[in-house]
Amino acid sequence: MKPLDPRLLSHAASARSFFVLGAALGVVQTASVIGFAWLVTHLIVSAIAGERVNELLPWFGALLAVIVVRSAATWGMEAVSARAAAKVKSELRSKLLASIARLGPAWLASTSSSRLTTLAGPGLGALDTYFSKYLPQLILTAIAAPVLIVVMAIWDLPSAITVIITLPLIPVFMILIGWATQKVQQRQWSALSTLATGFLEVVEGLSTLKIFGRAERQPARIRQVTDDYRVATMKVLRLSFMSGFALELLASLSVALIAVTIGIQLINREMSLEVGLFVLLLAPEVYLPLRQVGAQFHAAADGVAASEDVFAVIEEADAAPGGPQVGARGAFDAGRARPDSPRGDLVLSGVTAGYEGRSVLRDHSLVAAAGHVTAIVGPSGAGKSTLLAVVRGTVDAVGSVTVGGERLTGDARRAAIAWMGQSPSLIEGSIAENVALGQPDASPDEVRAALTHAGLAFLDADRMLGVAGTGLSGGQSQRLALARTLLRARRLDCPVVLFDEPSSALDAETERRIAAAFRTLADEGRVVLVVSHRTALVASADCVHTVERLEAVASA
Ligand SMILES: Nc1ncnc2c1ncn2[C@@H]1O[C@H](COP(=O)(O)OP(=O)(O)OP(=O)(O)O)[C@@H](O)[C@H]1O
Repeated sequence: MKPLDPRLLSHAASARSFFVLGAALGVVQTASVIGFAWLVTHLIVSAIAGERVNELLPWFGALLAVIVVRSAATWGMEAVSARAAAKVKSELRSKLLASIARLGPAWLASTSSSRLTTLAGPGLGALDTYFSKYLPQLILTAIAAPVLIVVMAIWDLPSAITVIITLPLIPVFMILIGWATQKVQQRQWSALSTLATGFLEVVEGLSTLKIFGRAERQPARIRQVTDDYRVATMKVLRLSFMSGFALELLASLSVALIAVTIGIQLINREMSLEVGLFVLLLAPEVYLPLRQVGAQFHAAADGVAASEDVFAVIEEADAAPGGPQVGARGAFDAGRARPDSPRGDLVLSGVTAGYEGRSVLRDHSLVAAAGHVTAIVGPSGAGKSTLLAVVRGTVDAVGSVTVGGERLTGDARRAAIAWMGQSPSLIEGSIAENVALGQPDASPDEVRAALTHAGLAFLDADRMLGVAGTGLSGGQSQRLALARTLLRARRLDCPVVLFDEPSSALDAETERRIAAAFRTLADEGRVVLVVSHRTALVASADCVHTVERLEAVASA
């Protein structure tokens, strides 16, 4: 771990203001340390010289004031760093979500969602220690150490030289320990990710595991992964205590060395008591912040490891076609339709697309007229969903995709399309929240209208659903996803609406109703593409486009 990752400054604007404020408070703290040492020295020397308590009262007052200033500066630093930690975490989380949105569903499908959840949750949460404990001490080290060394050099050069020689040993030791612990720390972070993924998989698949009689094995598996995490954490803690001890020892020995030198000079009367005491009081203060940096180094490394993963995602999104996003809002606002979204026929020409070097569609063309419902049919695995993915831009493809003659790219593509996938992707929350996902300012009337068009007028919009939308039947979940797509298409006035198997779990009557909803969407001048195996739905479409398996095309 580097002492300070410059990417933190470039990706989190709040971190910059924290450094400015932290530096100002560091200067105040350093000044109060010098003032405190000087006043204590003066009071002790004066008391030994026989001055009366009355005469010393103003000095006691000054000492009290310095203590108050130092405490206030320390409190200020804690408050500023806690606030900065909260702001940076929220900034990085927003950027992470915006980057994930930019990278799109294809990228998301290839990444572990529990790993991302751990990253955005406890991973970034660990930045608290980095900001509230580690960075303030690092700032203080950068400011206090040089100033205190100069002050010591003015009064007693040999002590300053001793500090200059011994102080760099602490960072050297820290770097050596850091190298030794890097692997252990990474193992701990990956053990946490494995634990999260394993736990999520077991919880999600519990009913399946139960049916197949494999549920009994799961506690042992979870115990094993948890144990791995415990062992990794204990290793980090052991190293953390060991390195803390080593650094404390080093600092204490260095201060002892200065104390012995001063003691000898005092005995030989080569130094006054005033100078000796002043320098001796300053010496531990030079080492203190650096010792704290060392002590907090391991605790802070968790957050830094997580933030490195976050930066990797952000940088991957920035390098993706379309360039970097300005910020989180930019990415989400991109989802809003622009008034100048192109309208007209959807035309795919010469499209070749596939996965991992294997083509699923080759030189494929399609014209879907605006104002018409186009059904996409073909055998399972032929590439119908892939065709929709090409339109959405979530799969690598060559060839062109145009709407009204305009090429669909980047934000314009996102703004132009409303889409319903094969899985309803519901969330924990009310039915209204599920329908208005992505459109938080949708009115209750709009939500109700969407539910009615999707054949769910009987549902109470305020009814709460469980995790992943549990509490509805398969067909109801599908219709809820349909209502969400209808709401988006209407609110954002999307010229292209895509449905992937929208009626696989619906009865004939409901299917007829949603066919009517597609017709209304088409009558409003939109391109409506529906992938379906259902005869009734295909029969209600204006045109039918067939996607054949590539092998079948080749043999024909
Ligand atoms: N993410 C992916 N990675 C690798 N291969 C994939 C991926 N998604 C789909 N495929 C493959 O691409 C081919 C086309 O899949 P696609 O989902 O487009 O078919 P489909 O016609 O929609 O099938 P179905 O009617 O069963 O939904 C299949 O052979 C599938 O295995």
